[in-house]
Amino acid sequence: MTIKVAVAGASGYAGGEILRLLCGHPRLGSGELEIGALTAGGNAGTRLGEHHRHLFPLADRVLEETTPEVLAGHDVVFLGLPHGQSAAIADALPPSTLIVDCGADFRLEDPSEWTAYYGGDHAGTWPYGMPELPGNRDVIAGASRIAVPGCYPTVSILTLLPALAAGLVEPAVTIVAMSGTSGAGRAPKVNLLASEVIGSVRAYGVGGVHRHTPEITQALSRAASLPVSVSFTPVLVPTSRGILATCTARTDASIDDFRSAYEKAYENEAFVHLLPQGEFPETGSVVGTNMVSIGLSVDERSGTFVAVGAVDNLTKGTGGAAVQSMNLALGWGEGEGLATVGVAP
Ligand SMILES: NC(=O)C1=CN([C@@H]2O[C@H](COP(=O)(O)OP(=O)(O)OC[C@H]3O[C@@H](n4cnc5c(N)ncnc54)[C@H](OP(=O)(O)O)[C@@H]3O)[C@@H](O)[C@H]2O)C=CC1
Ligand SMILES: CC(=O)N[C@@H](CCC(=O)OP(=O)(O)O)C(=O)O
Repeated sequence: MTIKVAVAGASGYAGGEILRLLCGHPRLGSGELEIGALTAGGNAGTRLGEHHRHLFPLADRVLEETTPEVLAGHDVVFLGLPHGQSAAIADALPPSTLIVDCGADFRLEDPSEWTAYYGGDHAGTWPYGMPELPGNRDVIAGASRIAVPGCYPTVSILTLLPALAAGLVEPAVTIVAMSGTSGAGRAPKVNLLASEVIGSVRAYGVGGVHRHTPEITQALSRAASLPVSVSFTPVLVPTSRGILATCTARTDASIDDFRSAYEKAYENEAFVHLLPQGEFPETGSVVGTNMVSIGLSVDERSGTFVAVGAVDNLTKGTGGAAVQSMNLALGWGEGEGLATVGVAP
């Protein structure tokens, strides 16, 4: 059987990353996967190659309008659209279509949190596309609707999860995460011009107002089985891909306690790499991979647990998690088409 896949928002960064990964997917080569409709908004009617010059095999594909009619007839539909656009499309497609949404619309469980951070009505809640969360792999495997996590939540949750699940830190965490500009999408914005970004680093969404705060809180509170308070500060840095998150919490546990909790939690996780003691990650090592790389420390003088995580926001932070979730939901090998080896220097 051939699985036919459509990508809505194919001219954007998330859609482009999904296509990059699908082009290298082994099921494409074996004929079990076919890339069908590629859609966009204002760029409908143009060639994909105008937008993603690295997607050579698909360069001459013409982008279509993003409508339920164009997306109908596919087994899998990836949505790489701005927030708020997914529900109308999902409602118009049959329940049997596997929809993998890179937007935030279906990530949150609490409607009041949605309204507080995004405004408007909550569309609903879909299975969260992070297989590494305890028990979540089976949920994704049986799903036909999947909400891909946000990029900052991906690295923040996986960097802190074992510490909270094992009760090794107080349930109050601080995350300061630096992101490259691709995290903000491809649409032109003055604050993302090279002249505004190069040679400068700036915090934004300061003071608990960033919309990823409730998403991180939701996952970490579930892991800890009690409410966790999250202070999250994003920082924009002059690079394209990658997020480096420094996560801290009060502790009286030892580094050995943390290492055994993290080793146990992640011993079978192909996409989480725990660095040896004394080593800390960098974004350069994860670019293009589906990996989250984590380093651990305990600052004994201040009683602080310090964990540093790195992720490629477009791969494990979006497109990679989307493909990983698709693989699981289709019963394919979870890691098919996903790199665990980066590009360096
Ligand atoms: N960038 C990242 O690191 C991450 C992104 N995401 C999420 O993925 C989604 C896409 O983000 P990203 O790729 O960065 O954004 P981009 O701005 O790069 O791409 C947006 C895509 O949506 C299309 N689009 C915009 N408006 C409409 C519309 N009204 N109707 C149909 N299509 C439309 C655009 O088409 P056109 O070119 O024609 O305008 C483009 O293909 C968002 O929900 C984002 O939050 C999630 C995690 C990380
Ligand atoms: C650098 C930058 O601007 N990053 C984006 C996060 C992108 C992402 O993961 O988010 P969603 O899928 O939730 O939109 C931001 O802070 O809004």
